[in-house]
Amino acid sequence: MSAPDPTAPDSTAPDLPAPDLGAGSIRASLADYLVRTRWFAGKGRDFAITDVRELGRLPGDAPQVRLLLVDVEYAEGTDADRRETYQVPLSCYAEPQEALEYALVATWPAGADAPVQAYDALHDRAAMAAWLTAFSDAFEAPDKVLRTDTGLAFHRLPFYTLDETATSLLFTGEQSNSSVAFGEDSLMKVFRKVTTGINPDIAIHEVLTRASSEHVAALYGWLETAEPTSGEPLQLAMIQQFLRTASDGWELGLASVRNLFAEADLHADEVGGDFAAESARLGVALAEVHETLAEHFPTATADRAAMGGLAAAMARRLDEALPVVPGLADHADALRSLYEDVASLEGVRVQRVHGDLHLGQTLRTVRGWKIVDFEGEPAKPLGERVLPDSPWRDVAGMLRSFDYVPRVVQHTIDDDEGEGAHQRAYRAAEWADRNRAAFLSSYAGRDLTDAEQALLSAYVADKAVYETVYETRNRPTWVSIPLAAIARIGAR
Ligand SMILES: Nc1ncnc2c1ncn2[C@@H]1O[C@H](COP(=O)(O)OP(=O)(O)O)[C@@H](O)[C@H]1O
Ligand SMILES: O=P(O)(O)O[C@H]1O[C@H](CO)[C@@H](O[C@H]2O[C@H](CO)[C@@H](O)[C@H](O)[C@H]2O)[C@H](O)[C@H]1O
Repeated sequence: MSAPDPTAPDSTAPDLPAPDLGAGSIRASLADYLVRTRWFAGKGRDFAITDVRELGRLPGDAPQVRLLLVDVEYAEGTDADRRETYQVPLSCYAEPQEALEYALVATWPAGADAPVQAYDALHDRAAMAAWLTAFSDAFEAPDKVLRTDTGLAFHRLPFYTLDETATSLLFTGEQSNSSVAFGEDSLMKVFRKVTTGINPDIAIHEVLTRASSEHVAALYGWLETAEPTSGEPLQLAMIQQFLRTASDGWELGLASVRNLFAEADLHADEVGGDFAAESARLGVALAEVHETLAEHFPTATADRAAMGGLAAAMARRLDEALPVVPGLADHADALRSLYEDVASLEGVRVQRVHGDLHLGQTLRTVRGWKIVDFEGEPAKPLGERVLPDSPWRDVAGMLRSFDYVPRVVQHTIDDDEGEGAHQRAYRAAEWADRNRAAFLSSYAGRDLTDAEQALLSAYVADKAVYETVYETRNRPTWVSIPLAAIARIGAR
C-alpha cells in the first residue's frame, strides 16, 4: 500500500463539515454512547461531559478518522477520581453505513438534511486499515517515527515488518480498552481512558521487549501526540505481537473447575483437568518478569514511613469503598487491623510491578505463559500507578484470581443453591487452595517470612476491597465473591 504523504495539507480529507465540539447535541450523543460501552468506567455514576477536543486525524481519507478527547466530570467522588478523559476515535462518512449502524456515535450539523455520520472507528475495518498503514509506514520513516500534519506520531521499534494486508477484528471481551487483531499478525490496543504522561503498558512492554523477555508479547510500536492544552505527551495506542496460540488463563481456570465439578466426588488433584502444574509455571513466569523489571527500572527499599504510607493508602481505599459497598462495614475493623500490621514493617524491597494482575491478564501459549496489560489498576491516577511497589501486590492479585475462578463457576450454576451445592462449595475452596499454594510456592521458591506473609495478606485484603467497588459498579451480581473472601479474612 502506498504511504500517504505525512506532510500533505488536510486537503486530502473529504469535504465533510467539521463537528462543532461545543454543541450540546454532540455532547449528549457522546454521553449516550459512553454508557453503552464496556470501557467507560463511569457506568452507574452521574456525570457530565465538560469538554470535547480533537487531537488529530489519521492519515488518509477513506474514511476521515478524527481522534476525539472527551472530558467527563462526575457529580460525586474525590478530587482524584472525579474527572476522567476518554479517547473516542470517530470514522466520519457523508452517507449512513448500514453495517456500522450499531456503532453510530453522533451526527452533525444538527438539523442538516444529510448530516455527517460518525461511528466508533474501532468497529470500522476501513478506519483500522488506516492505523495499520500508518504503523507500517512508520517503519520506513526517519528514526522510525511517522509524524502527521495534525500532530500524531506513530513510533516503531526497529524490528518486525507488519502484514499490511491483514484485516481487523475487534475483541469483544470485558476490556478497559479496545483491542483489534490484525489477522494473526499483530494486535493494536487503543487506550480509552487516557492520561498525559508515559503509559505504563507501553513503557513496560518496551523494556521487556528490548530485554528479550519470554513472558510478554513483543511491542512493535505506539501512537503518541501532545495534549492540546498542556502540550504534555499523550499516548493513544500500542501495537504488538499477536499471540496466535494463546489461551486465556482465566478461561483455562474455569475449564479446570468445570471439569472438577463434572466428577461427582473426586478431589482437585485427582481429575484430568487439574490446573496446579500450570499455576506453578505461572508462578515461575511472574518471578522472572519481576526479576527483569527490577533489573531495568529503579528499585528502592521502603522504610517504616513508606510502609506507613502504604498502610494509610489501604485504609483510605477502604474508607472510600464503605459508602459504595455497604456490606463491607461489618469487616472494616478486621481489615484495618491487617493494614496496621503493614505500618510496622520496614526494609521492604519495591520496584516496578504489573499492578493489576489477575488470570485474565495471563495467556498460555505453546511457548509458555505470557503476561499482558501492564497499565496498572484502571481506577488509580497515573502518578500512583508508576510508583515502585512491592511485587507481593502482583502475587496477591493472582491469589485473588484463584479464589474467583471456582466461585464464578459456582455462581453460574443457578446461583448454586441446588443439589450438591454444599459439596461444590467445599471443592471450590479446595481448588482455590491447591492452585494458590502451587502458584505461591513456585513464585517464592521458599517459605515466606512473617513480614512477607503480613504484607501479602494486606495486599490480598486491599485487592478484595477494590474488587467489591469494581463489581458493584460493573457486575453487581458478582459482588458477593470478594465480599465472601473479606468475610473469610475477617473470621481468621
Ligand atoms: N498479544 C496478544 N495476543 C493475543 N491476544 C492478546 C494479546 N494481548 C492481549 N490479548 C487478549 O486481549 C485481552 C485484552 O487485553 P488487555 O491488555 O488485558 O486489555 P485491557 O487493557 O482492555 O483490559 C486479553 O485478555 C487477552 O485475551
Ligand atoms: O482487566 P482489567 O484491567 O480491565 O481489570 C479490571 O477488570 C477485571 C475483570 O475483568 C477485574 O478482575 C476481577 O475479576 C476477575 C474475573 O473476571 C478476577 O480474575 C480478578 O481476580 C478480579 O480482580 C479487575 O480487578 C479490574 O481491575
